Amino acid sequence: MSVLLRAEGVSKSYSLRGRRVDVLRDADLAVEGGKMTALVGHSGSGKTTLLHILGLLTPPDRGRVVVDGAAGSGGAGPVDTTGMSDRALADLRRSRLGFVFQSYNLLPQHSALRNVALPFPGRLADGERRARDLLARVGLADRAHHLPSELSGGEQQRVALARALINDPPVILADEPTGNLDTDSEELLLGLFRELADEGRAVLLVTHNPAVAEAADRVHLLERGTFAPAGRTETERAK
Ligand SMILES: Nc1ncnc2c1ncn2[C@@H]1O[C@H](COP(=O)(O)OP(=O)(O)OP(=O)(O)O)[C@@H](O)[C@H]1O
Repeated sequence: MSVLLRAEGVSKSYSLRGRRVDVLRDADLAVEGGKMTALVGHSGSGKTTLLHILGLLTPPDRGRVVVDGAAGSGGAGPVDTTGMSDRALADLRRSRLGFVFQSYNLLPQHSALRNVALPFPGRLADGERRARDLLARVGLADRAHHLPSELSGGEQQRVALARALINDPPVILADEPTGNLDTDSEELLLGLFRELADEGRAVLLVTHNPAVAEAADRVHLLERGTFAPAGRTETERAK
């Protein structure tokens, strides 16, 4: 399977009260189509920062992010995103990446259907038609007209997943997607992520949850902003 998204030699620092904090140091990560990949590591190891860099939301200080396929090209090969305009990055994000966050981030004043349809770039009616199918896919056909406040946490997260799929992106990026869910909702969501990977999409999950890491095909451990060199074992690393 092909690599759909890749971070190469990515470094990122923040300046906090005059002190420099190196959050990521020369981190490499390849996210493959057809796979569920988990990104794990201690709190503060840089997982969310790396996810935001891969999601083209934050630029790295050094290194680059390569996305498979230019916007509108249907995936015509690797595109180096370094130096792209905000507009080009937004196009790439919209067409190639779908985001799911721990806190769902649904708009409270809109129905489930409208929340799913809103990121669709075409006519609202077309977006809503597609949104209806996606809500059915995540098992929420009968909740289309509910407001987020009228849905359980698990249901809201499935609405958020349907929204992430509205533009049929080949890559799904999720930050602690099960963080607020009970075990049943977690299982349901993991089943959906698995289906998406089986369709050939790349699914990258940042998680603290051992059940999520267990369900993944690959687990990458971020330690103080970097990955151990390939080939070194856990035991060697522990020395
Ligand atoms: N905008 C920022 N300004 C300053 N420091 C930041 C900023 N964003 C993140 N950091 C710091 O970078 C480090 C890594 O943060 P990040 O959220 O990527 O870690 P994480 O591995 O996702 O942690 P957690 O598992 O707790 O969510 C933390 O020490 C954090 O305080």
